[in-house]
Amino acid sequence: MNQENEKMETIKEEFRDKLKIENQNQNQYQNQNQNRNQNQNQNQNQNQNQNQNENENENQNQNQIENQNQNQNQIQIENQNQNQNENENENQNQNINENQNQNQIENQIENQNQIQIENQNQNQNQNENENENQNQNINENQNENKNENQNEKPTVIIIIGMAGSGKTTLMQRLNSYLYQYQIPKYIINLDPAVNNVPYAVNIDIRDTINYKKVMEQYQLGPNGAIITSLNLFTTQFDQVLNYLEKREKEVKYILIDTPGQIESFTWSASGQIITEALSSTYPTVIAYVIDTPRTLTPTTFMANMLYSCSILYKTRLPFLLVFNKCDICDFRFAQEWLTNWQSFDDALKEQSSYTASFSRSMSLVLDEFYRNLESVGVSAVTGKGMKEFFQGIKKCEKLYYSVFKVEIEKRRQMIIQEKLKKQKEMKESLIQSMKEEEEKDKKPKEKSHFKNEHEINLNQTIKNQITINESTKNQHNYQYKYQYQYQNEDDSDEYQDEDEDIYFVEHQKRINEFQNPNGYNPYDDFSDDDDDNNNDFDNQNENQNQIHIENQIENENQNQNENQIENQNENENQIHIEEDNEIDIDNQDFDVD
Ligand SMILES: Nc1nc2c(ncn2[C@@H]2O[C@H](COP(=O)(O)OP(=O)(O)OP(=O)(O)O)[C@@H](O)[C@H]2O)c(=O)[nH]1
Repeated sequence: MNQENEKMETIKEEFRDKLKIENQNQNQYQNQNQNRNQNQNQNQNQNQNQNQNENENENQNQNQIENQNQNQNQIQIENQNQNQNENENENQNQNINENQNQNQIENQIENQNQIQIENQNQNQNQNENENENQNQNINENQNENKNENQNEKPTVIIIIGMAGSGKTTLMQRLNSYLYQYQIPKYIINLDPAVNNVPYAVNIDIRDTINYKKVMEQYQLGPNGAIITSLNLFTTQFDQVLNYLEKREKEVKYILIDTPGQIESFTWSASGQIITEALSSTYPTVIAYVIDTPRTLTPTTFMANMLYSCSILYKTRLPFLLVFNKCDICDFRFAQEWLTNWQSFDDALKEQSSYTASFSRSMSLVLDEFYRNLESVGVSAVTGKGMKEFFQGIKKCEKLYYSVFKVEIEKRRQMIIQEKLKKQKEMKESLIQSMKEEEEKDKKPKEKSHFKNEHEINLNQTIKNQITINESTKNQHNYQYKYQYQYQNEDDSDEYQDEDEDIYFVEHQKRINEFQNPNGYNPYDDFSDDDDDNNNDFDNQNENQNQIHIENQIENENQNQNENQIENQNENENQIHIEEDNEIDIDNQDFDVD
């Protein structure tokens, strides 16, 4: 029993234990479950919470979104409204603006129209004023141009220089330089002996005078032929002046090339007549060309200066020293010598010849002369210094107007007064002789030894012939005397006195010859008894003779006029030939740098 009990007990205990364990497990399980549940709950709660939160959040979000949306919508709406408003406003504004614009445009158009009308009126007025002003300006310009044209005549550049100094080459260079800058020019060649002229010439002495024929015809050497050719050309120089006068408004420079034999131009009467005729009408400048490489020594330099000095005093015109061939050597040494006597003297010290001491003395005298001369260095071959050349010419031109023109005018006035004085003297002497003749006529008439009318008429014809010859000779004498006086202006006083004496002695001799032909006085033969008988007859004859004389003089004058007209026509024909020979320079090719 015990055992059973014990067994029972043990079973019970076991059972109990089991129960316990089971309970425990159950508890554990319960706990676990509880925990689980708790956890679940927690989780659930959490989830719930989460959900709740989520929901809340969602809600919140939703709300937020909603709110946002609402807000957005509101904003949108507001914006829309605003926009609408704005649009409306804008539209309104636009409308207003449009209206305003329309109004403005209308106003503007109106204003514009008004302004246009006003402007048109103003323009019309302005145009009228402008036209008036323009007319005034044109008139003023025309007047100014007239004045300018009166003042601004073409400048004559006479190129002078020793043989081989480069005058012709320089002329060619000047010609092409002026052509390059479209400056109109007129070119005259006065060298009759030149073979080839390498530039286009307007007037060429060779077209009028054949230098070789002059040599043959007058049996002259080259220099004499050049001088004679120039003299022959000068007799027609008034025609050259006529051509220049025609072209003076369109031409800026007149370039003149001269013969290489410098003295044939500068010291001949024709050279002087040409330069004086040109300088009394146009501003004239002498461009004296110097061969620079041949002037390197002080003595040759001084020789050149002496020459230029003599030309200056002969022509009495503005002077430009042109140191040519500067491509071979610089010309500054010459400028230094020109302006600084000391440097020239230093150069002379290196030479000890007689010419050196002569040059020193001359430099002391001439220093004053050439110190103020304009000088330029050029190269006719390369074209160097052309701008400076024309600048120098401009300065000389100013000098001509300010100094030389006054002198020329004075000299011209003196010559005119001299001529008038001579004419007056001639007139007075003629009046005097006429008075003497009249007084002689008033005296009782002496009988003519001629027996009949025919003889008296014949006598009177001879008398008339002599008188006509006398007057023609006197005219020639006067012309010759005038020409000679013109050519020898400086020593004219001496000549005039001499000539006047010769002239009056000749005149007296002829009167005596007439009064007493062959030493026989025809009036001596008549006695006083025949006076009464012959007086009426003499008077009648005298009247008839006077008419006869007058007719003869008229015929003589007519013949003279006819001759003059023929000569004029001949000259005109010659000039026409020259005009035809004028070359259209603008169409030519030039050597342009
Ligand atoms: N190197 C150089 N040679 C020159 C220059 N100018 C002229 N010659 C030369 O000098 C020589 C004489 O020139 P021309 O122009 O005939 O001199 P010209 O003074 O007219 O001579 P004539 O009519 O005989 O008096 C020619 O061989 C020219 O080529 C120059 O600027 N430079």
